[in-house]
Amino acid sequence: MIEAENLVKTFGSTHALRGISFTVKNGEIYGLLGPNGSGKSTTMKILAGILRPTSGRVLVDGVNVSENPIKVKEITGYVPETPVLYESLTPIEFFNFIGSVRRIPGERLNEMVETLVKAFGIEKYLGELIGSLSFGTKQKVSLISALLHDPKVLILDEAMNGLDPKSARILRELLLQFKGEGRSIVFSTHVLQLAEMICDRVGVIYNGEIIAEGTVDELKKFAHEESLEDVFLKLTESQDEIFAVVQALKERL
Ligand SMILES: Nc1ncnc2c1ncn2[C@@H]1O[C@H](COP(=O)(O)OP(=O)(O)OP(=O)(O)O)[C@@H](O)[C@H]1O
Repeated sequence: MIEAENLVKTFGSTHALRGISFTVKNGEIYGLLGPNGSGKSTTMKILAGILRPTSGRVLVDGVNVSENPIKVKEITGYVPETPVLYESLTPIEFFNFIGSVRRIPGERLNEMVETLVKAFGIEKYLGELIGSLSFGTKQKVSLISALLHDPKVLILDEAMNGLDPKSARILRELLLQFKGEGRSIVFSTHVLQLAEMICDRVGVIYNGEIIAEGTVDELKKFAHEESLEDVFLKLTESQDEIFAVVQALKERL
């Protein structure tokens, strides 16, 4: 379970988060949706213990992330928006490195690597330098490395980015399986159809605040809209702007 309580984050004069609270229960996929720059990655980094909040706190299974980041990292898998990997290692060297840092027993590590490498179809890249891999393959390496220790909690920041349709479907099925096993998953995405398909609840973040939260059906009722895309555009006050921009383009082109 993840409990984010009144998270505030400032970077100099930028108010990235203005008091964000939400809970992700065991066996729940929570979608964090918001326009560029609204504060999704900042929230994810704070949840993962990569960034400290200016104020507020995060509890993962009751453990305060700022007070005990190591304990939280033991049960958490974090996939950043952009893969952070060692470019001069091969994927297999990187997985072994992660395995030793996380003290995963050799046999278990080999088993996990074999299963996940096969699932995401990267067998032929295991001996190549990470620096030479495509963005999507790096993303798969990043995902696999976040899953090797069988985390109870998953924090996925636009994790489907760059994945081909087959791998995206595999990840989707994997997340639904994890949910069934009682794990907690926070998932940020700009792909609203995907959020509609897999999220039990979503939070819409705008200018560092959660402006609406609920199941997709609840949000549709609340906003009197038929699709999550229309709900999102209405809540983030984008509908009128889009109309004006499209009109201006039509007149000029
Ligand atoms: N390290 C930093 N230093 C200064 N400002 C930052 C830093 N990280 C984030 N910000 C600012 O905080 C705000 C929120 O950024 P954040 O990356 O969380 O948005 P986001 O919702 O993830 O955006 P995107 O959809 O584009 O990935 C933005 O104004 C951003 O410029």
